[in-house]
Amino acid sequence: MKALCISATASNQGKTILTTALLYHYKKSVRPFKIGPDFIDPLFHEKVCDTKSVNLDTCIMNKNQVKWMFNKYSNKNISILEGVMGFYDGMDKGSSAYDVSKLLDIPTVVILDASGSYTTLSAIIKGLKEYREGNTVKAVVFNHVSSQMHFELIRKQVEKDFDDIVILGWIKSKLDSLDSIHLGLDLGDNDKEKLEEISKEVLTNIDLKKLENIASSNYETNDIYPFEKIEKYNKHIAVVNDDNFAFLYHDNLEFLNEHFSKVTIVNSIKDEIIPNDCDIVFICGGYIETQKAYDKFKNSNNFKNSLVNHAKTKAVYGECAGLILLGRKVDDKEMLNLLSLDFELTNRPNRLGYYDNDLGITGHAFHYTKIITDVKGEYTLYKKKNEYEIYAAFKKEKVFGTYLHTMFRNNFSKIKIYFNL
Ligand SMILES: NC(=O)CC[C@H](N)C(=O)O
Repeated sequence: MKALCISATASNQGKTILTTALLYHYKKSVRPFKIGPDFIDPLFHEKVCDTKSVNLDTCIMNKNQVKWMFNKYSNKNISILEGVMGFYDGMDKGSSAYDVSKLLDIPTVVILDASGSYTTLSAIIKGLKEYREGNTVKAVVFNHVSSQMHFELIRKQVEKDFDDIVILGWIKSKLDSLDSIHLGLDLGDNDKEKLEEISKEVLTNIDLKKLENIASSNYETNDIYPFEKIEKYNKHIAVVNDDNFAFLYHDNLEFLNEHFSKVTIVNSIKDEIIPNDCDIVFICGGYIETQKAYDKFKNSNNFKNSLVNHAKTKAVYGECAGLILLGRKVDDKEMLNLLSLDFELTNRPNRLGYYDNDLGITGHAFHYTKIITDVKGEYTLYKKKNEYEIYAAFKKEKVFGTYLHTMFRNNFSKIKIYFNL
């Protein structure tokens, strides 16, 4: 199985540009993965190579479960895992690129910012290789290299210092193709054409044969399903998922498809309705509180009415932006008033990272809004028990919402109450 992990010494060293170029180059023959719980990078991966990206998170899932996830989804010629922050960052939670690549025995390519440096790059590589034994650092790509001569200087030094590091190549310091584009989720169809140009330019001096030769994965799997077996529900579930409600772990959707008799995706921006025969609605996280997101959806009256109607007798579960939608309002923007909650958008994250809730679930929270209504909720979220007891989940009859993003497959027996099951 061919697999590679792309990592760095920190954020903003060129991981995204290298990953993007590779994903575009391999297109339909690559499976992208993201280490950690982040939603944004996987959405971007999908835009680039038209294949769903899968999160691998060793804080939220145990080791056997993460191996299973990798095994299930690495069904393309090559798998590319994008790390998070620097290679060892997240080790305290057991969820760094180091942890995940080691667990799956996948070689790591480290991208190093080479601007104004050459010998020191060897020192950095030595540090990365020696900090923890049994790490997966196997190859390097140098970013922001000023010229072929600069690269030769670096190459000579690194070859002299290491006989077990593969130098895959370099990326020049000012990429013409990147001039007029911001690589982000707002990538439009025209910008997408630019990906071709970017990919070519980034990969000009990278040896893809060498890269393919080192790509591998050699961990031991067994056939035992490492999750609790969950019954199949003879129920129809609607998933509200579109450019606003975009935060959906790919495996969560797969899980629903496996365990419910029918799954319908509902696009609120296109004003699609919740089907009449639907039993449960799940509203994904994302954005609804910004003017741009709100404007896309504010005239979706058929959608809104159908959801309000559904909620009179049947179950609704909203996650984060889904929770906000269920509330009364966020700032002056009217929501559906299915839960008596008002929200305020602030200019810094109110929660970011891993949290546990009172049901014993470890999940991920990432939100800029906060609740300004003083009400008692269902569960609190905390980094450490008793430290920060603020309610983050709310319920009224069969309508439930929470700020916590959860992976379903390893938690379903606990969270099925969210779905009123
Ligand atoms: N994680 C999310 O769904 C984010 C919700 C919303 N955009 C907020 O910041 O509060």
